[in-house]
Amino acid sequence: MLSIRSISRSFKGHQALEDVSFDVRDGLMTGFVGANGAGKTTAMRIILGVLSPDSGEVLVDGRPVTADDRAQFGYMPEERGLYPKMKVHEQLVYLGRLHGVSSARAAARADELLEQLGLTERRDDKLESLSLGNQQRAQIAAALVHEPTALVLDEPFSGLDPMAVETTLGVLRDVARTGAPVLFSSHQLDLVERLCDSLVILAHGQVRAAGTREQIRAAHTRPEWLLETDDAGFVRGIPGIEVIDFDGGHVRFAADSDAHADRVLREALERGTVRSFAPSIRPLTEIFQEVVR
Ligand SMILES: Nc1ncnc2c1ncn2[C@@H]1O[C@H](COP(=O)(O)OP(=O)(O)OP(=O)(O)O)[C@@H](O)[C@H]1O
Repeated sequence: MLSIRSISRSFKGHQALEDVSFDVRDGLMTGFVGANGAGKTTAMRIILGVLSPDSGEVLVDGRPVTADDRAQFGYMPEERGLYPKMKVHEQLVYLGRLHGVSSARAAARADELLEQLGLTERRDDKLESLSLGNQQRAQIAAALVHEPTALVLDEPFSGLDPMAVETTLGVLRDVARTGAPVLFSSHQLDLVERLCDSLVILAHGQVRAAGTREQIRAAHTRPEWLLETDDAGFVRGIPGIEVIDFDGGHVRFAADSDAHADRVLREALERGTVRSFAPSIRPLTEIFQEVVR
């Protein structure tokens, strides 16, 4: 597990991070979200040791991170940094070797990643001849070629078409399945909501919410249900229920407990047809806007 503990960092009097703490748990995909300038890249650079914090520390499994740990991390920086004139496969092998992997192992892993990411046909082309989306895929392969023990990716999905997003997602999930913690930043909240096990929401250099989707939802919403029936007006008279939205046969309500919500369902069934009855799940985008305010 990667733990970020009480990290602060300022640039010329501007506080980019203030007492930031969060965990990136093993085997989970953790999404890192926040508006432009919230401090995500700064935090990622500190995790990788590219930048030092003014105070605070990064821990690996509860002990301070070492240079050897960091050499085993996979990192996709905001400023993409591959060699434009070098061939894709050759470059991946070279990067793998820099991380201490044997040529044979790096070549095999590069082949595997290029296949998974749909780049096999471009393996012997120079990076600069690839489209931007394909260069991005090569960047992802570069972060993974040495079979990292932890993965930190700055906006890995930006610029990818929907198919490439799914492919990349599959590849990252495979890495998480090996037990590695995976942290990635993204501005695509719908994507984060769908694919993250856990997330950290940053605003103005501070953590505003962190945890699993369910924990964040639970902390920022009351349980609500949606009922569609012939006439939902009766719901107003049931104790322990607060009607939030009502429109003839459609009602959204908050209930003091599951038992109260069950009572609504039973009564609706006794009265007539129930077209649907389900918990109302608050979209993450709504919670995000509320917590970053
Ligand atoms: N090297 C630097 N020198 C001066 N200011 C910096 C530096 N790096 C970051 N900052 C400032 O720190 C703040 C946080 O920036 P950071 O890049 O970490 O945000 P971010 O959340 O990654 O934003 P984005 O989503 O736009 O990439 C910003 O106000 C930025 O201008």
